[in-house]
Amino acid sequence: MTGTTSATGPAPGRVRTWYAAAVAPRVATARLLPTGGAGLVAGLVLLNLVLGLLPVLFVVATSRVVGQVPVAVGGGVGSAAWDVLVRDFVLAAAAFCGQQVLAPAQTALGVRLKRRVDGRLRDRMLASTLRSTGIAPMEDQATLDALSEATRQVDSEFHTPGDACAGLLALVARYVRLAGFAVLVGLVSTWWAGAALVVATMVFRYGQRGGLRKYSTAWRGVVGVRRRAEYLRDVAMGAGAAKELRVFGLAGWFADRYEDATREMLAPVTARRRLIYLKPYLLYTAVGLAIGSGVLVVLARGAAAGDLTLTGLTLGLQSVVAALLLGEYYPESDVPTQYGMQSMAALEEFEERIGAAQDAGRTAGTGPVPPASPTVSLRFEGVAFRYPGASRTVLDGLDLELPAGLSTAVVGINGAGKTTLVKLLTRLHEPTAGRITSDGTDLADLDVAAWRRQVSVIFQDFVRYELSAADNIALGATHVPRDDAAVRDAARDADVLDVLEALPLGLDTPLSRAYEDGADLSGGQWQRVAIARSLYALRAGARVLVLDEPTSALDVRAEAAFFDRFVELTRGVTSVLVSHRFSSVRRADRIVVVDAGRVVEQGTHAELLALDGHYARLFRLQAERFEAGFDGDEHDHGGADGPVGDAVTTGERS
Ligand SMILES: Nc1ncnc2c1ncn2[C@@H]1O[C@H](COP(=O)(O)OP(=O)(O)OP(=O)(O)O)[C@@H](O)[C@H]1O
Repeated sequence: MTGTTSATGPAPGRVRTWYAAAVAPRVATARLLPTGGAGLVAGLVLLNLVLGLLPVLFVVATSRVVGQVPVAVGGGVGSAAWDVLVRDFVLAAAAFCGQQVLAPAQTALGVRLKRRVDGRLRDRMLASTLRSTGIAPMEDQATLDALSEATRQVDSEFHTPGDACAGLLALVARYVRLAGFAVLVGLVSTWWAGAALVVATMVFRYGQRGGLRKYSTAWRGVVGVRRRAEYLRDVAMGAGAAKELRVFGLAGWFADRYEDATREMLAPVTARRRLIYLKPYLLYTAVGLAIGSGVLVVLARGAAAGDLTLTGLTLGLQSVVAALLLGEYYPESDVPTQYGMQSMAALEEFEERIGAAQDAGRTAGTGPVPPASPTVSLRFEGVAFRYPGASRTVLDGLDLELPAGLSTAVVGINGAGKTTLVKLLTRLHEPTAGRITSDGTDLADLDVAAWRRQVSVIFQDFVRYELSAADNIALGATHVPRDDAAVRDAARDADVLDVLEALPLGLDTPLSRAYEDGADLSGGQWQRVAIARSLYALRAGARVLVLDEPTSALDVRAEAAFFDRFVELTRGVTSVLVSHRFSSVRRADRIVVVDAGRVVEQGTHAELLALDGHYARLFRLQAERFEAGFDGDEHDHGGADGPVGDAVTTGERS
């Protein structure tokens, strides 16, 4: 027999599937309970125990009242039988009132447990996300699906894993109650009847709860399209795309796509709902009713034969009805446990995927990073790279030396792999073959956090943090205490200090209009803030500076001014400059041309012009555009000593 996990496969496979879907998530959720605090959990267990016993007590007391009525009425007010009746009545009333009083306490303590558990879980989610030293998992669809499923419930504060914990404990009350009624039936009738009552109730229950479990997994199957729908909604309603949406008249387009995605998401879920609920519901109801009716018949026959007193019969009938009602849906437990547990299972899947990605990547190095390294060079040795899941090799046996203390410019057409090279250098991805070394040591052997402190980088798509201007700069080096003087120096070096000081709260101004006294910057001003961030990191000790299109949003004068000071700002630093603009590239100590995943030319500006290859052609192309005045702002060009423009981005390839 082949072991399969298919739901339609052989029995052991089905058991495994059922265990994975029904039991494992409960175990995982129960393991969260200690994070709620032992005292609170013990209190809730006790409370639920009492809440389970009170209805049983109520049934006993009211049955005794009914059984006592003929004698008490016969004896009259004040007789001993009357006193017994009154005592049982008071007991029943106390049991009823006790339930009413304790039910809100169950909710209140459950909410407290939820808050504690979810609080810890949020920390765990953040830690799991940040545990990934590389970015491959964050670009993997299955991992993103798991993450979105894990965070959805916690973010919405609705049916969270914390709710699932409270819901699991609430089951104590329900099942204590069921056990109590079964015992009562066993006592007044036969133990078989008591056991059959439990079976009947659990059959109903399986129909209800099992159906919910299967239905909820239908949602898991549409996580991808749900994420797309949410994206479309966020774009339509968010500030980020507000300008384009209006200018291009895209509001209707996005609304239509959102509606389509929502329909695509709901269609399979609705279809599955019918399949899951209808037939099983009829079947389980029939079986449950048959068994329940059998138990009632046993009770009736017992009464007819004179084996049951009036109290016994009332007790039996009440217990059967109350127990069968326990086969219904439990609002305080069923939906919260199902969706909360699902969120928990998704988190575990996410953690597994992150763990597997960590193990697969060569990221386990723990070696120290010498403070001034590299002192000789950074080297790419036969580096090959292909993005996970992609068919195309981006870098293919790339050899490149970046001499320490010098600046190297990297040029190439769009998609040549320049940014990929930066991602490998900063170890956001690991090479699929070859290695990158710093003074001969493989970067993979170094502690990744320590290495990153050594590298200051501005990505092409740097982040505009909705934080104060000073924080935006100081984020370049959070491993050292914030140095306000260094923040100002970095801002001055990036030529943005005057702009920031003129903001409503100076450098403390939040860089977003979404906040009080907040302000937004122009694209070029933002880029200078990003440059300041990288310069701040240099002041904090980084020895490698990587600038990926650092001045693309600066006007020509500002770009020229920046590069005029570049040598002075980066003295002693190993710098890598990715740029399409030859005015900035030509000032680098060395220039490297990347094409088809390899270095095809390298040398100084003069050497490469003399070589008359790729670089010379691209340079001439820009020069022609410059002379022809195609780049409007070049007419203003006061300081740059070479052609400016985007010829490389035109895709010119010889
Ligand atoms: N996360 C990713 N997953 C899969 N492929 C990717 C990913 N990022 C980039 N690529 C692909 O890798 C190739 C190199 O991209 P890269 O961003 O390194 O080019 P580039 O030289 O920096 O281009 P540009 O000049 O346009 O910035 C491109 O074909 C791109 O489509």
